Amino acid sequence: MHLGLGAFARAHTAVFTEDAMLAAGDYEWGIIGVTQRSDTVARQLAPQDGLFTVAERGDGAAPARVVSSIVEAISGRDTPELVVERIAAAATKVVTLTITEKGYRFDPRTHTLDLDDPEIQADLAGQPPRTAIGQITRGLQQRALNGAGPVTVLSCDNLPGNGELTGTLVRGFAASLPTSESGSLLAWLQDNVTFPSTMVDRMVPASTEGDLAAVEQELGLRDEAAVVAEPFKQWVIEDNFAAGRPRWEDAGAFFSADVPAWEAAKLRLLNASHSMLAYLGLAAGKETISDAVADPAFRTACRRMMLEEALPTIALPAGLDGGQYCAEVLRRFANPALGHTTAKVGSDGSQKIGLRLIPTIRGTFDAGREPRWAALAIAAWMRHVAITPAADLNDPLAAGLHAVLPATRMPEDVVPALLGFRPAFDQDLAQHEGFTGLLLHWYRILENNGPEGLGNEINHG
Ligand SMILES: NC(=O)c1ccc[n+]([C@@H]2O[C@H](COP(=O)([O-])OP(=O)(O)OC[C@H]3O[C@@H](n4cnc5c(N)ncnc54)[C@H](O)[C@@H]3O)[C@@H](O)[C@H]2O)c1
Ligand SMILES: O=P(O)(O)OC[C@@H](O)[C@@H](O)[C@H](O)[C@H](O)CO
Repeated sequence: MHLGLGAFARAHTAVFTEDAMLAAGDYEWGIIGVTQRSDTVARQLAPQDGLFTVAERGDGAAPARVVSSIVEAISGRDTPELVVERIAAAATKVVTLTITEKGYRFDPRTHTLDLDDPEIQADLAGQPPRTAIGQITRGLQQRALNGAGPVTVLSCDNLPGNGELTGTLVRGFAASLPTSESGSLLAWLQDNVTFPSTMVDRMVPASTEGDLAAVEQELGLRDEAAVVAEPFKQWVIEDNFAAGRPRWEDAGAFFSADVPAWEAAKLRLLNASHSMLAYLGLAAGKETISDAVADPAFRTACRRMMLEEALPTIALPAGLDGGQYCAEVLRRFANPALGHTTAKVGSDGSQKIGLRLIPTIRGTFDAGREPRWAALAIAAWMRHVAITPAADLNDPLAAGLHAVLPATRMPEDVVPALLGFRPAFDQDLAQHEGFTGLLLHWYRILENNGPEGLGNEINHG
């Protein structure tokens, strides 16, 4: 099963699964895909028997291919009971998920389930579950009752320790059920469910009408569920499966005991610079990541953030050459055929900056240096929040962010106000004078000097 049947799952998980089946000649597997918030993808796939196109874009792109590993697509919003039933079925061996960072509904300070979330509370109270964690836990509860045996839950979202986190949240949900249910469920989870961690990588933008029209030209068929992706793809997985899995290694996945290090490197190099380019690009009116990275000053800022601040504060996994990785990341961002928008990458900033940039800021301060470039990324995010009307800010915490913003929007008011926004910043960082100073410096330049002045400052920085 896959929860969160967005663009990424189709261009990554479904492709690896089909390739694994083709390589091993083992056609026992198939994916039941579940959409979460809207039923669009389920509706698009249903009349196509689950078939959809993956069209690679950029140097080395393979011809468009039709992928057949999705055997059923259902709407988790409209048929949550069916999701529970499918998770509980003995035939289900692995539940993968890409539900975005906000879909986990965890408290970023404690990395535990947000029990104040009204949807979590409603799921706990027994409504047909609407949250992914509710659906998974209710599905596992039913599975235990059915005697359907062990299963693996495999988070594929851009989160550090995504497996451990998912396990904590599922157990947190189970522990919050009435005692008559929770004790036996927690014991069953302990014996029957594993939560390996993974690092996934492939840039997959949201498909546009132009993408669908181009695929129609290539294929001679209209495919409403087509996705475009860069040629590169990578999957590093912790080999801790409870009940069998496709031979993803035959499709190029890499099994490693060092997934946390791979995930940290990817989040703090690739994803951090992706976010940085998104907010700098948005400030300069650049529509896509490739437009943003084509700006020499923005590219310099990204490269210096990675090389001078992130790399020295990360323990790289064995076999990863940090310098080469950073160069490759910038090359991949420059792919002009991908059309990955700054708006999409910059969405949900409150959920991402803490994971992608704050560890580098802390590590650099701890090493006695100034995190100048990572602070630029945060200042650009702050300004994006401050100048975007709350209704247009694509962030689950948009209302809360705007509630703390001062009326004036002056840098010296906005920076401390957003630093005081607890879900994003801890108190020690919020009160760090050096950090506040760096943020104010960059915010004022962004506000007063325009893109050209910003470029000059970066080039002389
Ligand atoms: N697109 C990429 O380049 C890429 C690359 C690596 C990893 N990922 C991971 O995959 C995730 C999804 O990316 P995508 O491109 O498929 O996005 P998408 O917008 O196409 O799909 C997001 C999916 O998550 C679900 N979702 C959104 N909000 C949710 C919520 N509050 N609760 C439960 N489900 C929710 C949606 O219904 C949808 O199924 C990313 O957030 C990231 O963690 C994406
Ligand atoms: O998908 P998100 O929203 O977590 O982040 C946006 C991008 O940074 C991300 O999707 C990258 O494209 C991806 O992580 C590359 O593998």
